[in-house]
Amino acid sequence: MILVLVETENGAASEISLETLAFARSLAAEGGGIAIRAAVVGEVEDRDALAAELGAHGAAEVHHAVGEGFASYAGAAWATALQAIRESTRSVVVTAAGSPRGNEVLAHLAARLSVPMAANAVAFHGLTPFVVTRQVVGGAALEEMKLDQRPAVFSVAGHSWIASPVAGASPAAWVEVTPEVAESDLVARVVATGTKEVDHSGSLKSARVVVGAGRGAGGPEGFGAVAELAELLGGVVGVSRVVTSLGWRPHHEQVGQTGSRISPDLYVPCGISGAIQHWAGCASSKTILAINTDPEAPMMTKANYAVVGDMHEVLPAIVEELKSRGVTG
Ligand SMILES: Cc1cc2nc3c(=O)[nH]c(=O)nc-3n(C[C@H](O)[C@H](O)[C@H](O)COP(=O)(O)OP(=O)(O)OC[C@H]3O[C@@H](n4cnc5c(N)ncnc54)[C@H](O)[C@@H]3O)c2cc1C
Repeated sequence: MILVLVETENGAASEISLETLAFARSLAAEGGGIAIRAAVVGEVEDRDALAAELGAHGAAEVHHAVGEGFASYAGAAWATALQAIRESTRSVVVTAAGSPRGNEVLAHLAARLSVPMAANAVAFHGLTPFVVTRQVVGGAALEEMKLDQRPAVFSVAGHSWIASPVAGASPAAWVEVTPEVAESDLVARVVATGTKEVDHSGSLKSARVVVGAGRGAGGPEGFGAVAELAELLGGVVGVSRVVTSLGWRPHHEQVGQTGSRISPDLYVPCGISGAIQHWAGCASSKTILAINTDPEAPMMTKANYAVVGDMHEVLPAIVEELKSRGVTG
């Protein structure tokens, strides 16, 4: 049995939890059709809708932990719930999205079971031995990790798999469980939530398209076509540290070692040299299309596609071409 911890957002499963179910389905198929169970902790707004959604993404059952101990998020309490569900389902694999919560809960679980935990897996290779490839150094490097104890505990890096529902699948069966939560599990818990200061970098970290610009933009007025292309492609703007240090753009748009780590489907760095500190934040991009006047810039040599040219000419041309093809954003 494969157990997937599912996080919810506004009543529905989070996108990265559905991506984790896609990873689990591939693993289940490799094992000859191992059954998948989903674990959900705390309040659920619409049980039927969630059961249908998780059924479509491969879960045969949803085990829902309810009780006072789950009124607000507490990593240790969620681990208690996951441990109880794992025991009742006799799961040999326990996984979750590589989100802050997913990684925290799995780390608690692995420590309690005295098994290793692999954070941010992007692939697996065979079942015996069971080896996962995972992102390390903030996504700048990959390492292989053998998980030869059971349960195998690992999280799945965001956007490394594509969530794909199966048409006509049955809703998952709903199983309610009431695990006991110790006081000690609630010592570190969420006691209040608010929107006093919004973390704008969230959209950059999860964006599927990022159009980036560096010193080559030439100044704060050099971002018009950058922002326009980002909007047309349904993406966001990301910048180098030079840009934020010079005050051309806000810090929450910075990509890199001291900014956000991104893993979009498409990254378009324009006038960015590709210094190692910037690369550390964008190396997980699936496709990179670099635009730079210098063909030898590190970003140009590492990119999948490179356009040698002035970004102030190339970007407006791309924008015009997209508009002429009816792309409106
Ligand atoms: C501890 C530490 C942490 C750091 N953290 C980060 C970080 O998080 N993120 C980050 O980005 N950097 C970071 N840096 C800075 C990093 O080392 C580089 O200095 C920075 O990334 C360079 O920014 P850039 O590519 O915009 O500028 P440059 O290196 O100056 O490159 C500008 C590029 O634009 C090209 N260009 C110029 N004009 C045009 C034009 N008209 N059209 C097209 N191309 C043009 C040039 O050929 C060049 O390749 C960090 C540095 C340190 C020491």
